[in-house]
Amino acid sequence: DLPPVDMFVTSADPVLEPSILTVNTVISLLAVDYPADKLACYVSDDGCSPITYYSLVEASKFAKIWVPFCKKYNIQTRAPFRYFSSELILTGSCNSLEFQQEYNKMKDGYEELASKIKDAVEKSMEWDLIGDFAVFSNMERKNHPTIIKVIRDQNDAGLSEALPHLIYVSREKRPEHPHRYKAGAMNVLTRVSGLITNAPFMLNVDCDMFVNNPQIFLHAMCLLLGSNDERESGFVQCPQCFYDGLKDDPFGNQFVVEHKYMGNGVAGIQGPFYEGTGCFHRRKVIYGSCPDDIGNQAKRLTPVHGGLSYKEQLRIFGDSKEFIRSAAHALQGKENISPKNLPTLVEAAHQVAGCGYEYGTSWGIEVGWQYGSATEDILTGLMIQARGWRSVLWFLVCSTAGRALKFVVRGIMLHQKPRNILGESCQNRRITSSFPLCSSTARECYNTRYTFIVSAVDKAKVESSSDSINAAGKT
Ligand SMILES: O=c1ccn([C@@H]2O[C@H](COP(=O)(O)OP(=O)(O)O[C@H]3O[C@H](CO)[C@@H](O)[C@H](O)[C@H]3O)[C@@H](O)[C@H]2O)c(=O)[nH]1
Ligand SMILES: [Mn+2]
Repeated sequence: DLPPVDMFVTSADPVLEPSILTVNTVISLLAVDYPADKLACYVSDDGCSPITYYSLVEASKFAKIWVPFCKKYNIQTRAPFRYFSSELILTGSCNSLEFQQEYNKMKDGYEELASKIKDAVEKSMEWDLIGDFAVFSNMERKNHPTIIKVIRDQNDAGLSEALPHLIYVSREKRPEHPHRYKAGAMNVLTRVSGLITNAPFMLNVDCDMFVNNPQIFLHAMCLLLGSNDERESGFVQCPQCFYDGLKDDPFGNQFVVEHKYMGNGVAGIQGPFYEGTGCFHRRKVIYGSCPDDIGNQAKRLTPVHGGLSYKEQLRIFGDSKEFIRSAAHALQGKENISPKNLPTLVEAAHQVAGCGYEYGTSWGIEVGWQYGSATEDILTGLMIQARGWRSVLWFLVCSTAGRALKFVVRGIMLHQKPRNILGESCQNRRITSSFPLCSSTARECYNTRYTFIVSAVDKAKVESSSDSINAAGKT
């Protein structure tokens, strides 16, 4: 019996991150090979944009035909814009008249979706905010109350059109309150989903990424559940990779050094870094728990351990009785996915998405995604590893037959600059050594790994210079 998974898509700007990309990300997640009644997709919109909301409503309609099509014909690329960008190859079950008719229907459906979104974007100045969209009228992006909208409630769906829950969340923003960028958005999604579906596992995907392997959730569950000791897999990180790159990747956009040298090496020192997008987390780990067998040591590493008083729970997790109850459930590793009374839960979710909710609590400091750095992922990952968890890199993982499996999440190379691993690591090191919230154990953990990276990068440099010498010799 597969466990529930809550999926988080973060978006912040409908112009820099066009809605058509965000809906492709969401559609690829709704269509994964996993029981739909075990999945819920939460989309965070820091742009507070009616266009993003509208695009998701329309995408959810398209998903009703797209998801069954993908599953029936075992389509591998489930982000429609990528699927339709390559030529149709008619083989196997796809070589029938029936398939071709359905394919054409899907193509028309996707084109209609794309043109509706395009029209909405172009007409955005005279957007008529009535009915379902009325909540967006007079909203300022940086000054507005929380908006939560259930686009699709799994409980309403007939079996034949089983699709995951789809929930839109634009957290409260006020100019006088820091919003903490992605880390703040992730903490809100964690609490909102905790109240509504409370799945024991959570996946985050940036809004410009898509799942390119529909089996990834099954793979992740093998890694998360497959060992007798769950401390072996505190989280499972899939590396990013980019399509349509330049030949031979001259700017290093495919992160070959990071993954081949650093990734595989650091995997031997407690596992890979947490890199943000494409990572499966355990909810209870994000809530601050240590591995079970760590015993009394846990009290030194985290405020979250068995036997917390109610008062302590309120101090750590904030003043929502409903959330405290759901967090206790999650910390005991219990499952939950079928929300009983969605409207009441959504009501409670408004409180935990408020911008004043975290004051005086441990969010961003000892639990949840860590604040204080632009790279919240590194700090959050170190905190988890400092508490004794290992992590798993899901990259070229060898099956028992020794075959290499494929990457998982691909991104669009829109705003990515060429990166320098060592430079980035130095930046991370500076952040961890000066960052007051980073525990000394996390710092030690980082230093060991940093030393490794420096030597790995040196090795990669030597190899690549000898490669170019070889290449030069041949030409
Ligand atoms: O106020 C904000 C700012 C950003 N985001 C979202 O956060 C994600 C990442 O932000 P982006 O500006 O795209 O940063 P990148 O450098 O591309 O992201 C990489 O680096 C981040 C920080 O290290 C990781 O969290 C990401 O997963 C990883 O892809 C995107 O989905 C954004 O929409 C928000 O939700 N709210
Ligand atoms: Mn990005």
